Amino acid sequence: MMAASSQFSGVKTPQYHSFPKITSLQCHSAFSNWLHFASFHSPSYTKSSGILIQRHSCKSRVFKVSCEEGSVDVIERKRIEKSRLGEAKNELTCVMKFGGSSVASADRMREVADLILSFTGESPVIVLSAMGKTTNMLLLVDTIEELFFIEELHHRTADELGVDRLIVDGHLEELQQLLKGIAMMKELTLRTRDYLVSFGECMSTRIFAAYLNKIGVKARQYDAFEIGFITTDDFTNADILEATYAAVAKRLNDDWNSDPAIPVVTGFLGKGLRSCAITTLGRGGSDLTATTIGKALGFREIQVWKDVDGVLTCDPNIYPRAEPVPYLTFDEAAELAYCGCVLHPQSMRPAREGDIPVRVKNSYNPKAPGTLITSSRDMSKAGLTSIVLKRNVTMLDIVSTRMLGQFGFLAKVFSIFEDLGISVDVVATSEELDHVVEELERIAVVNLLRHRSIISLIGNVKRSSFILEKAFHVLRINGVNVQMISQGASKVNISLVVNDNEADQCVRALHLAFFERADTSMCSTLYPAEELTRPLLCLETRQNSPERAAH
Ligand SMILES: Nc1ncnc2c1ncn2[C@@H]1O[C@H](COP(=O)(O)OP(=O)(O)O)[C@@H](O)[C@H]1O
Ligand SMILES: N[C@@H](CC(=O)OP(=O)(O)O)C(=O)O
Repeated sequence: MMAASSQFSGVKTPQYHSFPKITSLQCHSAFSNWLHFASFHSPSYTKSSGILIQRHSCKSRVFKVSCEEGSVDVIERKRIEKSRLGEAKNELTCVMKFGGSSVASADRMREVADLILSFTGESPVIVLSAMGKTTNMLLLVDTIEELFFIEELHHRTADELGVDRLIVDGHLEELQQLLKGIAMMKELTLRTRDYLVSFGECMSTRIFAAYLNKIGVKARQYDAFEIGFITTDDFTNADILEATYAAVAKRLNDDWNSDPAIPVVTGFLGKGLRSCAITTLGRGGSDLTATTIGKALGFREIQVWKDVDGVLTCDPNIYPRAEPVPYLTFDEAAELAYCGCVLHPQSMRPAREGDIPVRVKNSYNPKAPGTLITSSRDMSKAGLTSIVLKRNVTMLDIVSTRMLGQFGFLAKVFSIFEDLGISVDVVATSEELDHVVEELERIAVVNLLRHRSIISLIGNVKRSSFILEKAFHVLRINGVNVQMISQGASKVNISLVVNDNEADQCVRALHLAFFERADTSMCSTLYPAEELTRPLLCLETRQNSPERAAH
């Protein structure tokens, strides 16, 4: 039996999972010729594909934020004068990325500006995502009327910050035209989809840079696709190309040296090498924008500001008692990210290559220490670091119909995936899965096992026996049957497949056992056998817990 590596791609919360992935694979090929694949399903975009816009113009959009201090608001300016950001510096020093939740409103933008200014010794490059849920809204807009919410959010924010609405009006008009086009054509290509969602970052950065200028902090807005973010032409999930680093460094450094102003860069966006069209880096891609800039400019730190106190021991939406993980290695963080947790899957790559520490912080609670991600850390006492859940997985159970040990069976299976353009860590939609099944059935009996979840245990796999022993103990006393297990080649990830409807309960029980109780037998000894399968078993055994009180 061999267990191949689990490759995870994907993004955080379920509504963000626009691109289903085949995510894990376990092979029992040598003797019995059967294979399991687990594939990840997600709601797909509501619009069908097709061709609408032949080629996006490579020309800049019209609006650029002026850096003149002439119109600075006097009252606010006084406040800023206390902390003249980067004044004494002659070079840019770090990158600070703020996610959508950090810049969701005018108040949030003000707080973020204050936060940035509190780093008096820094001259940061700022990377921003679209405001709040703008990207999701843009993907759901079907009619021009529905554009109202996006228009209203950006106008209100500009008004409340005291910057001219005109700063986004050009984009809102362009957006309207685009939606008219999409409605007329009744189709939306991936390329057009990227163009469509790009408006979110283009507008948030313009408003924020204008606000910084208004309060007397010289800032300059940049569209990433205009300053050297060169990508593949894989619309909706483009990869950053090597040429990006030198180009971005040159542009930002040159501008800073000739006329210092805090750069405010659109996250998430790039420009396709061949198409010259706007591309996006996959959902949550602003993290990758930030680490790319960090590596390009050789910074000593990359800060990623979110709405949680760092990377947590599990998803706080599943279990609110999740705690921040103070230190992580790039390997651990990458594995968490591949599993769809907190960070963009590719975002650790530039940081690791440049050996630049990444700090994940909470913009709502800046005093919290957050999580520091570095190339190595003291693993002598490390056991389990974090638990990640990926729901809505389909397992493919493949049993060869030919002779046992048939030479080339595995090769044939993989060639089917290759022919269909699907790899175990790349996009697969359910229709694609149907094709896979059809093809595989020529050589094997195939069972699709739907409604499964992958629970990934990220940690020190040098202690994998301990982790597994404890995990299986907890799952057994919760009456949960593990249907597949796989240990990642990266050696920091053990993945277990369970039924979807048991998954949340498993995560909570595992969290309790690994992070809150020293002894898992507490979970088994406190309860008589017939109660062991009750939901939230372990939670209910906690003495004095709020959950217990509530029951
Ligand atoms: N293990 C985890 N640690 C921290 N956050 C997690 C974890 N798992 C899921 N999340 C979710 O990820 C969210 C942060 O990611 P995201 O929304 O992409 O941030 P941002 O948009 O600010 O960049 C949190 O609000 C939290 O709900
Ligand atoms: N706005 C994009 C890019 C991004 O990184 O967003 P956030 O930082 O809010 O996850 C998205 O929603 O995917």
